[in-house]
Amino acid sequence: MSARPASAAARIIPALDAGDLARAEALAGVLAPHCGLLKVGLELFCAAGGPAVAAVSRHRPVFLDVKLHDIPNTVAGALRSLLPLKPAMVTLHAGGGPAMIAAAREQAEKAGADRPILLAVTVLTSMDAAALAATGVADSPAGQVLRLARMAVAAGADGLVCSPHEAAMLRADLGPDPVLVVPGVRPAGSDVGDQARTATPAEAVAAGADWIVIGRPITGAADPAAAARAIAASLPG
Ligand SMILES: O=C(O)c1cc(=O)[nH]c(=O)n1[C@@H]1O[C@H](COP(=O)(O)O)[C@@H](O)[C@H]1O
Repeated sequence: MSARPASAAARIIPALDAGDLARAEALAGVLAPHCGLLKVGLELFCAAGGPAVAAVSRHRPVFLDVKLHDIPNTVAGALRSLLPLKPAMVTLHAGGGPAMIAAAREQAEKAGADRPILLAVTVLTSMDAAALAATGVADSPAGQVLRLARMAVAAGADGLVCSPHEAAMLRADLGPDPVLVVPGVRPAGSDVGDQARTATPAEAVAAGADWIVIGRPITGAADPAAAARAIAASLPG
């Protein structure tokens, strides 16, 4: 797939966070004309596995958000098992360290030109400074995101998952190459829920996000397609 989205709507990645495939497939069908990729995350993948990826792939390329985090050999093996599903993007936790990321990249390369974009998740967008401190990290979320991002890209990640608050910093520090995928995005007035570091879709894109990941504000709307269209209309072309 193209390394960058070609239109405002193509920047949108709806998160199909559903516990059953029928609901996810219905959403995929409705949202496909209004987005670039569709995200299969842990809830759907744990419920329905590979068939969920295959079903959603019939509508749009799949961002497979499984947030791999284990020893290098296990992560490489997991990726080997996932590659036949042909996801366009796969996530792994940057906190797994450089050897884990390098092992994932080496495994991904075996898929050739078709290989997925590997995205390293930095500090989850649900975490504020206090939550980060509770894990033993004394630095600010921005400082920790920068440290993890530099390490992950140097180790072989193609891009990063970060909050809208760190996108401009990462773009300035790392240059134009790393793909930035940004969740924690909330249209003005919508419920923040468990997200801590948020901004609007237009703010996230202005800060340098290539793609924005949006779940509940789209999937929980009375008319999910209309919600996605409104978000696209709020973005710069
Ligand atoms: O990797 C992700 O996509 C991710 C990373 C992160 O730091 N924060 C985050 O919210 N996500 C995912 O993005 C989606 C956000 O969903 P909403 O909060 O409903 O918009 C969920 O599917 C999360 O799993």
